[in-house]
Amino acid sequence: MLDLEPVVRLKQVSKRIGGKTIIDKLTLDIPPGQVYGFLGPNGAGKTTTIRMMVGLMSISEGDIEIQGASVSEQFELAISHVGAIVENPEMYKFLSGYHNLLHYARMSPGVTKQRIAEVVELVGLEQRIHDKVKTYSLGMRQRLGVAQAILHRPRLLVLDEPTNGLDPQGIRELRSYLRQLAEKEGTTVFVSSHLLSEMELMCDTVAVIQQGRLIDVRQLHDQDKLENERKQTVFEVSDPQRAWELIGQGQVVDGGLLLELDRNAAAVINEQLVRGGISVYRIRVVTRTLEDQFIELTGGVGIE
Ligand SMILES: Nc1ncnc2c1ncn2[C@@H]1O[C@H](COP(=O)(O)OP(=O)(O)OP(=O)(O)O)[C@@H](O)[C@H]1O
Repeated sequence: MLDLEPVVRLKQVSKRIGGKTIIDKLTLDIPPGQVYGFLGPNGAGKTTTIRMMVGLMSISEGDIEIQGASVSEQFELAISHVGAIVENPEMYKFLSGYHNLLHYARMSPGVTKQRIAEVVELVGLEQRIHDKVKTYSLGMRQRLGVAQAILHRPRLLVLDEPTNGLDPQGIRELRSYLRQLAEKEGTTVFVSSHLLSEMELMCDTVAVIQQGRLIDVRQLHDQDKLENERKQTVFEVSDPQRAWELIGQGQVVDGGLLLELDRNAAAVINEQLVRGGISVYRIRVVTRTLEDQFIELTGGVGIE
């Protein structure tokens, strides 16, 4: 049976520092095997939440469970399921990537050389793993950090702003190996970012946070849902005014009739227009990107 219990549960989590509420009753379930995005403008509270998740900061109120283990009460057990890069991972720059991994492997019981080879392949560092870390690009260092964090096969990998400083090629590579990790090892990847465009490319689900509060959770790749969703659709027609009279709803716009419809309804309207003697030149969905929706939700704060 598929294990669909959430890997992480944030239960009414609050954080107060010096009388100021930084995180306010945050409740969130993160399902297994997904690349899950945590999106919010600068200062929204992403890092604070992540620091609480990995035990770098205490929780003022509420609790976080990882694989059912409470971070506040069963820390050792909870953290055993986690691999994380929150601050820059410590690397020995004068050693090779491989020797760095070997060093960490010695500290994690049960990690074999075969496992090292596996993680190196997963992050795509085979060609350079025997070179010294000081010769690595930022993207390669980050891959090495991820390789190190997943040596012990954690159920959850947490990455705070992993795209920071990466060029578009680096971001594409990051996306590809994080997806592989989710698919091949069933690892849940929790990534934070303030850039929606990057989250859209990388994640299955995005939770949006602003001023310490959860304001939205959204599935990004739910194809069925997307197809059945009602969308603003413009029918570019020979006579918009007559089209509006015929259909009896919608709004006349420049060169067409604007309606909010799902896919099936669009086919029906198209037929009605054609039967009514109106030429349909084009049917166009007015896409509201997630970026637009995010700006709407957050009032545009923190978009770059
Ligand atoms: N130790 C602290 N003392 C006081 N305020 C803090 C502390 N740590 C964080 N904050 C405040 O909490 C808020 C959330 O910060 P946090 O770093 O979690 O945001 P973030 O979403 O990760 O933003 P960024 O993308 O800029 O890193 C900010 O207003 C920050 O100034």
